[in-house]
Amino acid sequence: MKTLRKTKIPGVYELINNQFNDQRGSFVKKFHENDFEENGLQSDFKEQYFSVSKKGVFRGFHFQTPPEDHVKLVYCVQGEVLDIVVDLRKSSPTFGLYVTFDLSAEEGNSIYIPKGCAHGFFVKSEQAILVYNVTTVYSPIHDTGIHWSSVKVPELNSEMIISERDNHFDSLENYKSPFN
Ligand SMILES: Cc1cn([C@H]2C[C@H](O)[C@@H](COP(=O)(O)OP(=O)(O)O[C@H]3O[C@@H](C)C(=O)[C@@H](O)[C@H]3O)O2)c(=O)[nH]c1=O
Repeated sequence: MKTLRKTKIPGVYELINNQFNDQRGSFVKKFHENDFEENGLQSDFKEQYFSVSKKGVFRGFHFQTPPEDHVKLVYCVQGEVLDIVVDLRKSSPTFGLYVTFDLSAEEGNSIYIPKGCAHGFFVKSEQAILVYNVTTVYSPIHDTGIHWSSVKVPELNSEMIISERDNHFDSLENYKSPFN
């Protein structure tokens, strides 16, 4: 990892990776266990998955509740998204606040999201592929979210392509956060 950038939300980091370009294309390493441990980041990932989304899609804001809550490492291997993390930890100085990132394959950056934060993204390119690494496996009964419109991100609007489930989440104000 080249740089670990702090954000205004404690525990949320933007990771900048070395990217090697040559006549064939490029090479980027996204995870190195010792590097994560030396920087105090959790590295015990249990599952990895990716999604492919069209321009104008919004997915989120998602998280898993305790005891199946997890750390998430997210990066884009095709296209460009506006990535958003919302702090749901009641005792955090940034409870209820969000941070945004331009996450792209070209930039080669990654976002480290601690337990207790919700995650979502809006697709800006024709197509975007997002890869996730998580420290607990998928648990449908703990997998939930908050409604996109309750997090006042100016770039989000009702024209977005969004799932039925995402459109029926509680608002941030009404959601009783289980995170401390
Ligand atoms: C997340 C997940 C979904 N699924 C299933 C459930 C459903 O039928 C289908 C699509 O699920 P979703 O609509 O939740 O997919 P998606 O909206 O892409 O969910 C993702 O959103 C972003 C914002 C995140 O942060 C991710 O952690 C994840 O929650 O895949 C799994 O089988 N395993 C999984 O780990």
